[in-house]
Amino acid sequence: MEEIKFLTEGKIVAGRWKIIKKLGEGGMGAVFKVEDKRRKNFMAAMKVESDISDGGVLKLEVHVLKELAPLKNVVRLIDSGQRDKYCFMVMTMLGVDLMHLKRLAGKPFSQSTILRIAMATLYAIKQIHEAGFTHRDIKPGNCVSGLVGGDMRCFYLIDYGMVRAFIQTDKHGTNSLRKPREGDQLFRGTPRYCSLNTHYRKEQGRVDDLWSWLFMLVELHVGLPWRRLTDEREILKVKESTKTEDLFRKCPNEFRNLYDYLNTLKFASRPDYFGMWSECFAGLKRAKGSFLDKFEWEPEAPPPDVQTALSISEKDLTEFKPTKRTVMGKKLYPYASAANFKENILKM
Ligand SMILES: Nc1ncnc2c1ncn2[C@@H]1O[C@H](COP(=O)(O)OP(=O)(O)OP(=O)(O)O)[C@@H](O)[C@H]1O
Repeated sequence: MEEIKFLTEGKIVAGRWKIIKKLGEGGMGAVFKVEDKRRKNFMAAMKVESDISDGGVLKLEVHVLKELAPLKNVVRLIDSGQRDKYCFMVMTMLGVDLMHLKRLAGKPFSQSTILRIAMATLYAIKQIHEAGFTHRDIKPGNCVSGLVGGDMRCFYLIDYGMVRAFIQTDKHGTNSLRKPREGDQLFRGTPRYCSLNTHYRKEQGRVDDLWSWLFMLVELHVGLPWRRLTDEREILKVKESTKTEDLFRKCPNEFRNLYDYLNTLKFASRPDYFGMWSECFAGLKRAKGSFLDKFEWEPEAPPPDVQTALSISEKDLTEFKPTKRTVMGKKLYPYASAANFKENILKM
């Protein structure tokens, strides 16, 4: 990756965004905390890509954020543009990713914590699927908490550099599912978290994001058996040979049910997000957990005003419209019925 040296503290981008500090660096550029000169104390995150010779990946990220815009609880695109030497996009400033929160906690996550993380991140994944994209790189480092108040307990997906649309729209505006490409695909994702299908170089669908989600949860809770390996082929060998009961040892029983459910899904299947959410919620109740429990990384339980913001409302649940038959077998929320953005199309 080419280091971005020309953007230093205090520099103004596009006459508006003042660089405060570098937040992180990734494979394709860097992310900075910036301040809006037009709005006092308004901070945002600016992702910059210096390699713009072949169009770059940032263009794709901008496109995805535009498509996500009508949806709730997603990263907002605030500005984007191109300069001589780089492209940039400005988005909602977020907090801390799950890998850092795990380190901050300094002790294992309780069942209450991991099940609430499961529900929050499932929601974030559902939102990108709702917009018609598979993310293809679900991992703790790409699940980031909000910045302030109750939002610090919400999780957002970042890094849309590897997404792929699974929906296509014809000239009459009719949407349909894109056919999975045949033959070997380029590897996209992170070996530790990716599905077996991804190792086998098959086209990834929504189900593959959910496999990464489940592996991520196991890693955060008890650790994956292949966590110390780095070579993709070695990881695959251990992934293939690990017994299910070993993978989920000391995990909530519900994870095993989610595993069995994911095994029934094909590329074209619309996952039963509501059923999976309900499964996690049933686990939270079984573990006598609550949405108000303190997370291990929090110094103390959040104040009552923040707690109110945390409890999931009926309105939130309607986002998880169940399919006709709840495949996970439980209909805990019969009132989840509101029609949703692109919902009908994505049901296929
Ligand atoms: N909206 C945001 N708010 C706060 N921090 C962010 C935001 N977006 C990204 N970051 C920080 O910048 C880092 C790099 O971001 P991102 O993963 O999008 O870049 P990338 O170049 O694609 O990285 P990678 O190669 O690691 O996948 C993140 O790990 C995170 O710490």
